[in-house]
Amino acid sequence: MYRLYIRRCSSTFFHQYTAKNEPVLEYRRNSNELKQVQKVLDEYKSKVTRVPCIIDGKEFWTEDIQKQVLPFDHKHVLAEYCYADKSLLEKAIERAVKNQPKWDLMPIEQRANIFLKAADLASDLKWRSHLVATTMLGQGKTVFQAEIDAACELIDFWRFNVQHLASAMTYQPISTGDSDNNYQYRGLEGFVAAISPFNFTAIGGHLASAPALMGNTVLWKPSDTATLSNYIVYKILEEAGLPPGIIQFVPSKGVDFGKTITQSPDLAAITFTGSTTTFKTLWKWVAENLDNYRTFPRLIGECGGKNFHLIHPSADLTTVINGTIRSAFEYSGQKCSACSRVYLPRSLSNKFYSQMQNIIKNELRIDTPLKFDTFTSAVIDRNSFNRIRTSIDFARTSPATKILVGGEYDDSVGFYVKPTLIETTDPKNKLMREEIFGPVVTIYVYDDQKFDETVDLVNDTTNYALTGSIFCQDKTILEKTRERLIHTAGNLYLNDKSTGSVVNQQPFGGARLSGTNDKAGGPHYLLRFTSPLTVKNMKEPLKTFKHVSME
Ligand SMILES: NC(=O)c1ccc[n+]([C@@H]2O[C@H](COP(=O)([O-])OP(=O)(O)OC[C@H]3O[C@@H](n4cnc5c(N)ncnc54)[C@H](O)[C@@H]3O)[C@@H](O)[C@H]2O)c1
Ligand SMILES: N[C@@H](CCC=O)C(=O)O
Repeated sequence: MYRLYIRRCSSTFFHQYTAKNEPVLEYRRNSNELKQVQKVLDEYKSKVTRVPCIIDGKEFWTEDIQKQVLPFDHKHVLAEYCYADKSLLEKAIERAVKNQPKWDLMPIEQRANIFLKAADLASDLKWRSHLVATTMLGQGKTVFQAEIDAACELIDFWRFNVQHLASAMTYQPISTGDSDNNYQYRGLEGFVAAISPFNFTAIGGHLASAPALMGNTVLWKPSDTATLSNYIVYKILEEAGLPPGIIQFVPSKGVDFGKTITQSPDLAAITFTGSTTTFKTLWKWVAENLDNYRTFPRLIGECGGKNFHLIHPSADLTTVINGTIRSAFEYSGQKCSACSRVYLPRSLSNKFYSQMQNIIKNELRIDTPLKFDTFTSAVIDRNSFNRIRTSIDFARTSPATKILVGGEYDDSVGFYVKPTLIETTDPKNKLMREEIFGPVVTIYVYDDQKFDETVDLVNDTTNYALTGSIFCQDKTILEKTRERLIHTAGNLYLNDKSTGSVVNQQPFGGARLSGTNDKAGGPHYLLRFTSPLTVKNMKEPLKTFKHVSME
């Protein structure tokens, strides 16, 4: 182990490091991974875990105690945590700013090694089962959804970021006979605020750790409803050797955190993933404080979507049906990339409707994720449940919309919403424009000969541009449509569903109001968290001020 560590810290190992995507475990009956997860699930279910704020490696508690419950059984308290108040947040900022220069001076190879070690720890069943179990319980994911998120995607982020950094460092400017020129990646002066959403444990871990890898210190505000799984991520980083005070783990009320960080002169960057509305609020608060900063804070935001499936009459219907079921309803439509508007040619509509209705009514088990044949479970919390319910009620009463299947909801035990298909006769209906973030899909049926106009509709209907899919077997039309939809998505899929991006296979992020499109998991993301220094070092003394033309 020690020898491996030395090898990893070496410059050669770092510069030649090539990551591989973490294999997805299958959790078949009687498999080791399933037994282990079951054991850990039982442990967490039988207790209330206490999650502190952590600043400089020390635990802090305030009197503002919050509870994280199971979304599928909301009377069951999973964890207790406290909100950091303004003074605790200011302490976290002050310490982070003090810690940054020393951390930035640590050789990059050593910093990278900590994240590679964290990836190895997360890959091992011991920690992996905690990541998966707390994501299942706290965020209501099935075991498969928890595995691809909290284990595989997190591990991939940690490993591929190291590879991307090593590859970025291969660039050096040209040195000449007169001067040696050098290009160096520095962290940002001040601190970085990482604000993460509830729906992906991996995103939380990534938002906090990518800036840290680049020599920054970070205040990490997890989402209330992902506190426990995010705390596990923090514990893994701690065990991997992340020194105290590099990531300050500070659960807090969104508005308190947002106000406090944007009012600090030391704010160097915000890395945010969540709704477009919250990101706009943060951007405005930064603008209000612009005269108070030591630097221009970088604003990195990955936001909402209104993701489309555009189906051409030549599409393979089986692919369309399976892809739409998975994209729209896996994790109850709570992936930012989930399909929520469908453009369907009239010639395919009868078959599409009957097959979708049959699957939704007879084949999708909507239940606790602790039963392993559950397809999807409850939505995350009461706010979300109410928002989705409002959209369904709108569809029920509006003259331009009709519920085809689903539309039932029940919050008596958990926040359950049945997968719902809605048809609209108005392609610009608000259900085709606004993000709902639940298991609700709205369909607009177009006349087959109006495919061209429909492509314009896909482009013009909403300002979101996160993901989208074109299903079409005619290669010429597929290519032409893809060109016409170039700005409608940051991630465009051809004959595939709009979800399921994999780190470094489909670097992820949206355009337009879906975010700043810095592509998490891709080679350029890390560059948002560095302020490079160019050094020119003269080899010879400067003997005269005169240019040769003056002689
Ligand atoms: N584009 C992407 O990569 C991506 C990935 C995941 C989720 N999302 C989007 O995230 C949203 C769902 O996540 P959510 O419900 O957690 O989003 P959200 O905007 O409600 O919350 C995100 C985070 O911001 C915090 N927050 C809320 N108000 C704040 C404020 N005023 N100041 C500072 N922080 C504040 C929340 O507590 C949470 O930690 C959806 O819109 C989804 O599309 C996008
Ligand atoms: N990487 C995810 C999207 C993350 C947003 O929630 C996917 O493509 O399914």
